[in-house]
Amino acid sequence: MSLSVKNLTVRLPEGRALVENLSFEVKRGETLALLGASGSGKSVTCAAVLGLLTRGLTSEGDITLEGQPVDYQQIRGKRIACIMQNPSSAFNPVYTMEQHAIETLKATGQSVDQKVISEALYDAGLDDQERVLGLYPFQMSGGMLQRMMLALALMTPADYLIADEPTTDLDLIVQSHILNRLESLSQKRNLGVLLITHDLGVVARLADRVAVISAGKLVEECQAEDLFYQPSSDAGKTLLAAHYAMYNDVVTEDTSADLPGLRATVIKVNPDQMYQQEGSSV
Ligand SMILES: Nc1ncnc2c1ncn2[C@@H]1O[C@H](COP(=O)(O)OP(=O)(O)OP(=O)(O)O)[C@@H](O)[C@H]1O
Repeated sequence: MSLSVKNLTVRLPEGRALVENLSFEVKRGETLALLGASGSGKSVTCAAVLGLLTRGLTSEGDITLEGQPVDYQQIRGKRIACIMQNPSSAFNPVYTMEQHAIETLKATGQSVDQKVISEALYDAGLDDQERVLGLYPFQMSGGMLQRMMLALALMTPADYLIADEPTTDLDLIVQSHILNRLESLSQKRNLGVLLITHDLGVVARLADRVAVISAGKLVEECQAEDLFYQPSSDAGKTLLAAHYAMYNDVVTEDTSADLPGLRATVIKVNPDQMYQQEGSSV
């Protein structure tokens, strides 16, 4: 029961590879973080997995869902849902949220069922449903739109979710809410989640395993916790050092229960020691 990507290569028309020979697997019920610095190829990988590469880019490799080669028309939305960064550009500006919900249900071959809509809104943390369903995108905050995108994903029968930087551009409190929702939903629905991120706070909060990519290549794959104790790749070390540099008042023991959200990175090591031991530089 997994979404498997084997030897994925994505090329520009002139032949240069943006992503090269990338392999990873996402199992039902687990969250794999695809982690990498800006420009490392995360979004290109995500687009290739969904069959949504922009014109001119070509891909090679095997993408299978539960052992079967993927048929993008059949899987997109129906087996694999996605929530993308920058929710404000993901909605049709002249549709209300109710119209988006109806369209999502129809596009995934379902009948329009208010119970399904209501449950998805509830699960995504959107209260006051009657009001929300009557709103247009421009009437909603970034956090509400991100929750609505999550709700639309939950209206589909998909058992895998691709979340491309789902909390970028949101303030810390809203980020924390969205991450909490994602965590409880992946457990409740036994979703396999491919989480695209450059943020180690998000990794610490949600991921079971991590695949680190650098310049389009897989450079490290490990349990999420191991990345914080013993990153083996230069890219992993650099991201970790950058994270510590940003959050240098980071806690030295697991206080995630007290500090829900991004700053609750589960770190039981002293960052200063880590710098010296790993020789990371940022
Ligand atoms: N359609 C395209 N044509 C040419 N180059 C592209 C195209 N799409 C992406 N690239 C290049 O591929 C590389 C990887 O881009 P990608 O958007 O996947 O990075 P990313 O890791 O998602 O970065 P970020 O975290 O900033 O979103 C970048 O160098 C980007 O400029």
